[in-house]
Amino acid sequence: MTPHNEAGRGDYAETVLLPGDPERAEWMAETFLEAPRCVNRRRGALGFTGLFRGKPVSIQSTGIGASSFLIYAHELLDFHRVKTLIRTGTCGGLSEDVALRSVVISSAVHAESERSGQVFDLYERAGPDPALHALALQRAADLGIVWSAGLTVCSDIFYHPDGRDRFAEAQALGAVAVDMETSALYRISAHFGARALSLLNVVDHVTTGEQTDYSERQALFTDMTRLALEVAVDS
Ligand SMILES: O=P(O)(O)O[C@H]1O[C@H](CO)[C@@H](O)[C@H]1O
Ligand SMILES: O=c1cc[nH]c(=O)[nH]1
Repeated sequence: MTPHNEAGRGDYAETVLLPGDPERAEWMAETFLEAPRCVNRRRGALGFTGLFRGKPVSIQSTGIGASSFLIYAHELLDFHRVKTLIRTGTCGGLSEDVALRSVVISSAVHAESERSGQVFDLYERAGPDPALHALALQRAADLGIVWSAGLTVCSDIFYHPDGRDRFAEAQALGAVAVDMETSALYRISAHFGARALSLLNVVDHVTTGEQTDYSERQALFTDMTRLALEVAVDS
């Protein structure tokens, strides 16, 4: 048990998938895992452990933003000795080459603000575990899903007064999508010597203004969840 998580030692598998939304965690566990059991309900941050293709895998929701994400990731890495974290998040598309509803594999992450803080070097460029990343590219092609890989940008602010103009610098660097946790994931995993990968489903498009509706979101996550689980059990 940790301050934010009621699970005991041994309740989590060595690999944990990390959606932000607890409803997504529940849907992923019920849809894809054999014999899923809920291991955390504290603060509504649902966590589950079950089997995928006979191998143990866990799913833990992390909430919104780096500060919430870091609490769940830290307790998983430090107390539960988790070895691999795979984010199954959502993002806003920044490049017109990135289709609404497609999956983005974050090949590297650029932090939006270098002034916001320096803890864990969160605001430095970071990247995924190279082997997990390579396997994700291969499995994404094998599964025949709509996907792309590239630099993503990580922001602390969803509703920003500068609107989409604030992404101009990141877009000039080639950023294809924006989320709010991938910097934290890549940095804290490196800090603990764990492997990490961020997969992101495009649920809105900052450039084109296209949006998905929340009601279609769980079905939308089928490809990303399958990809995350294939990488989880084959890596
Ligand atoms: O859907 P999740 O995984 O929470 O990810 C994205 O959605 C939230 C904003 O709506 C932020 O957490 C952002 O990173
Ligand atoms: O962080 C996020 C997630 C989805 N859409 C966005 O525009 N930003």
